[in-house]
Amino acid sequence: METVYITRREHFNAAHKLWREEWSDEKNEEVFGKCSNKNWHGHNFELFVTVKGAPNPETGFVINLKDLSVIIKELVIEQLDHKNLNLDVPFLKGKLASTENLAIEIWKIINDPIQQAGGQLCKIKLVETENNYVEYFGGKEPY
Ligand SMILES: Nc1nc2c(c(=O)[nH]1)N=C([C@H](O)[C@H](O)COP(=O)(O)OP(=O)(O)OP(=O)(O)O)CN2
Repeated sequence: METVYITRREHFNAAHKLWREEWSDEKNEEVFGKCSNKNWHGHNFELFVTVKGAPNPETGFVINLKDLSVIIKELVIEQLDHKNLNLDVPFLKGKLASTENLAIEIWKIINDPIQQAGGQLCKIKLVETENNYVEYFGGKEPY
């Protein structure tokens, strides 16, 4: 079987702050620095979703990128784009709005739908700034 890795990029922007309610202002500032700003800050996030599999002999596709895009847009981007991650997003309630946690939660949401569309989710790469990104492989070692 020829395994191929295919990636779809989507984009959203969102506001957040890194903040623990049970900590003092000083402790939040000490741990999270300027990302703890009470009045929020925003990022243009780039989300890369990688699916692996063997190309279908008839279509040549591991998964139709249009189908993958619809899954990501309808289930994830709709919930995140132009939102406040701390206040507006049910799947992040009670969680610190870090890039790591966001990547893990995105995996949980799209893993099953991607399987139903015939693919196997392999990696979530979430770029928060031009300097910072996380990669998540579903809790497994890469590849
Ligand atoms: N482990 C994590 N550390 C940090 C996260 C995170 O999600 N996980 N997030 C932040 C801030 O939200 C943000 O990413 C930092 O923004 P900023 O400092 O503006 O971005 P850069 O690092 O790209 O800019 P520099 O000028 O290089 O500082 C912080 N930490």
